[in-house]
Amino acid sequence: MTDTDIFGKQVPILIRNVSLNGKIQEIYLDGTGMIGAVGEKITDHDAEFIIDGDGATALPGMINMHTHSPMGLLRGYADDMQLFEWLSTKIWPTEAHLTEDDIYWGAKLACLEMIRTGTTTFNDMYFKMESVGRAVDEAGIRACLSYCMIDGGDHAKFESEARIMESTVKNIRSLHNPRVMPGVSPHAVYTVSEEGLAWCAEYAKKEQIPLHVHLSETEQEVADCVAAHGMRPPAWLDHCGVLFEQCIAAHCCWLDAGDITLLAKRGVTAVHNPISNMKLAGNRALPYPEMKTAGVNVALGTDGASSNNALDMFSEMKTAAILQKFFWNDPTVMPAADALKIASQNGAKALGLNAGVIAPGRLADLILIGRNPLNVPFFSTDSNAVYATSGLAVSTTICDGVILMHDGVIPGAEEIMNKAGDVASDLVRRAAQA
Ligand SMILES: CSC[C@H]1O[C@@H](n2cnc3c(O)ncnc32)[C@H](O)[C@@H]1O
Ligand SMILES: [Zn+2]
Repeated sequence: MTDTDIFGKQVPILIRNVSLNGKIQEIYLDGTGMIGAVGEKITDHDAEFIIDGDGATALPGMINMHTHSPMGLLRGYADDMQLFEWLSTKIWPTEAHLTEDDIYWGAKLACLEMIRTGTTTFNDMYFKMESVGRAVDEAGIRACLSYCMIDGGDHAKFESEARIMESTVKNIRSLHNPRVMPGVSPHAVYTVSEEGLAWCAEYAKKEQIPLHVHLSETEQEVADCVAAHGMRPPAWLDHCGVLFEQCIAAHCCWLDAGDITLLAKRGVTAVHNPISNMKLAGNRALPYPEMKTAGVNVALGTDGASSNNALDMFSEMKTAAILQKFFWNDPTVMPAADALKIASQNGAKALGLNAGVIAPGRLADLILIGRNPLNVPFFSTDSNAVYATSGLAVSTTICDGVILMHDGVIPGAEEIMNKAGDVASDLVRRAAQA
């Protein structure tokens, strides 16, 4: 095979001379999307392509557990604002002009950025998700895609949103691509009615698919929920049936001890989004030490690229680890190994994926970090990955046993960047004229 032949094909691959957990190893991908073997010397293989890692570090692909992929079109469009003002004066009026084509190119850009920075799976919540599904299908990455229900307490709106949710799940399934999975997303307790929340919970359970929701992102959200329902947001979601094992709750900043006990009891996954929370000045970090002690599955996400403003899980890991230390005034909180685990294994667990670890029998979703100054000296894989490395140091990204990026090259990248830039400018121009 020549170098250009390696992209986009699920064939047996042998990766030689990579550092895995501090040891030089070989990794064999069996050509069916799985890791076939890991060892010092693999002789029994039928590899059609051999990658010489040249001492690169192998890591599981990052799993971004909370994002809104098309929002990259609004990267840098509105910054330095309070969450509600940002949403109501800038984001929502512009989103009202989004077309299916805009969303497709926004998602293409997000997939490109994630592949470039070492993410192989993402959990997404937005609108017109069939367009996102098409982009994910083409990009070769893995994703759980949910239509975001917002009914504002209006029954007629709830009915129409529920029908869109059902058709989105059906349409995503009709792609017949196991990499592209459907989910369900009621936006938050302050934008979705009791009937909307209860319907989403029942529907997700019936379809056995994940439910993805924003939870306790701001102090205001908690105060408003208590005023409206006499309960804090987790108790209100529980009252509506939303807290169950496939529930993935993003942010989880303003939680008290009772909230944490409830999330642990229900088996909910909580997603830490430290950069978005700090940028929007939420004034609280997800209470990681208490959640870890309580046994809550904590995962990691970037949120959308308009509030982050990137989808780089390496930046997110470093920020998560140092924010937790700073916030709790304790440098032992969230060691590097924990940061890597919440960015990989814990997300895989929440989505029911056999991924997040490089071992035989696991999905062949992995990345290589090529030799670069940030990786020298090499005392600790975890430390270098979390505290020193940037996503742009990722040299090779493999998802489902298919090479999506090699030596920093992603076929078609230039066209996607050009087109997404044009689409974003046109969107903002249309919104300004309205
Ligand atoms: C999430 S898609 C639906 C809706 O949510 C908006 N949104 C983006 N970021 C956030 C955030 O941090 N909290 C709450 N809502 C958010 C997005 O613009 C879409 O309109
Ligand atoms: Zn969000």
